[in-house]
Amino acid sequence: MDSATTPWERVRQRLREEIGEEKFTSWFARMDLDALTADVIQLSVPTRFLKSWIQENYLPRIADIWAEESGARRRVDLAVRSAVARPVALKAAIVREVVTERPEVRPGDARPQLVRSSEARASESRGETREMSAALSGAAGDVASGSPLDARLTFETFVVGKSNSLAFAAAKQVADSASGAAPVFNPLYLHAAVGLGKTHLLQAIARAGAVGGRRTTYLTAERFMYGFVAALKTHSAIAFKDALRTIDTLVIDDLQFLKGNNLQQEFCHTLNALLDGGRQVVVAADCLPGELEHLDERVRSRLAGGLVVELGALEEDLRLEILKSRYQTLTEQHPGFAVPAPVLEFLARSVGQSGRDLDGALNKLLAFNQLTGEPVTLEMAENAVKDLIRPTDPKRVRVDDILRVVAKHYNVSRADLLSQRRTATVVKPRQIAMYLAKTLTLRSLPEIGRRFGGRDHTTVLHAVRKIDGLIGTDRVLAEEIEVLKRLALEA
Ligand SMILES: Nc1ncnc2c1ncn2[C@@H]1O[C@H](COP(=O)(O)OP(=O)(O)OP(=O)(O)O)[C@@H](O)[C@H]1O
Repeated sequence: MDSATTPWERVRQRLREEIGEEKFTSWFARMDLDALTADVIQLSVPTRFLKSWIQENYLPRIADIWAEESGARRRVDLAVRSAVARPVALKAAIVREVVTERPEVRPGDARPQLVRSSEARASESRGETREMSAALSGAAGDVASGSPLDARLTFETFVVGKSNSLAFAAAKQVADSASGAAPVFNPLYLHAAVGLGKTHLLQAIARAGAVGGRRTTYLTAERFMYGFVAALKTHSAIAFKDALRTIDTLVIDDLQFLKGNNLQQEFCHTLNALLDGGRQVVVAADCLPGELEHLDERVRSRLAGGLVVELGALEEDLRLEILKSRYQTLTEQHPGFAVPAPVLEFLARSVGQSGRDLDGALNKLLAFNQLTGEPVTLEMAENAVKDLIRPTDPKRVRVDDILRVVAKHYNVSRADLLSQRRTATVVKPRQIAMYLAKTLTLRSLPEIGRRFGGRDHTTVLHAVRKIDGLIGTDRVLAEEIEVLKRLALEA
């Protein structure tokens, strides 16, 4: 083993070798070491599902490998990230200054209040500034004033290319419109796959709006739900609603996460009140409005009635420009950090599709460079970003695999799933299998219906909506479905 690497890196490397690259990326790529004491290794992952899976399958193995690599046996504790305040020290070397802003939306006071937080600085290197800051500033009372903004996400730092120029122009137009002027594109609805710049543009709009004198609130859908639930608990729901309905621009991110009937209705009322009152609404999600199947039909059609723009996959030229711009920023903070042009070109060619992967790749080079003192070369980069290299053949899930995994899990036969039997022991697994077929494959509803014993597409739609709704309210089922997803992906 390389003596320059830390025990943690060696543990990760050994896990990767033991279970293979693909599984490692699925299960462990987002596991972080948060703290280390004489007795305890404190690890964290972003979801409860990952936590329970790793806990069940790998915790003892991690403890063993750690003991072998470091010479000392420690207990391994695994936590879900958003619930822990993370120590700053471990990644201090690759952290750069971040300012999160929480715009106050008091009428007449458009200037945002700057809130500096060391935790935000630490989490930035993992691209988690938003979630982390939200968790840290979590007092329910100020939720209506918005989720914190990340100071890096502005129009100036957004790199424009073919795939995002329309979205950029629309966002800019919304942000530049004068305070009090009638909105031109309303609502503006941006959609894209993960990491292609939706949040970046939304936050740029929110920031520009606040600076330009508009009362602007940026909320993730999760924050909206949290705020509403918290307001209900403290009997301040009316104040919460009023606060939202008197602003000029409401910016809602990750709308696909809005779940639950009451919350949906509340969102629907807020949306209608704002649009009818001539206020600007900007929304981002990972799919078209019509595909937000858990949302009420009226909300979907209102969302579809404004301007709907997709941010396409980042093309190679654009990836290179984003890398150059990020690199430029990094060199301002770390003057000794030098990345030759061929390395940037290599990253643009081979690293994953999303802007987050590009950030991650540069952060990795910086970390390697700073921790080992090794200059950045093509060879070093190939080694450092191995786990971010784009797979050439993305995993396809087949309906057959889904049927097999679900049948085994619920102890029913494949024939039962395809049959017309309507007993509860078969109906729910069948609906879950249909839901998985819709979410994991590209098959249309009619196609799925045909694969499930010649059923009508409305039956499939009903099943998908039902399970989707249950996932929002039934945590156990939600986790069970995550397990099934993983199993189907690994089949
Ligand atoms: N065109 C771009 N110019 C500069 N940075 C970009 C661009 N596109 C994406 N990024 C960067 O990539 C990272 C991920 O982008 P962002 O968070 O906006 O993605 P997203 O579409 O909201 O993804 P998700 O659906 O996962 O929330 C951010 O650091 C963002 O600044």
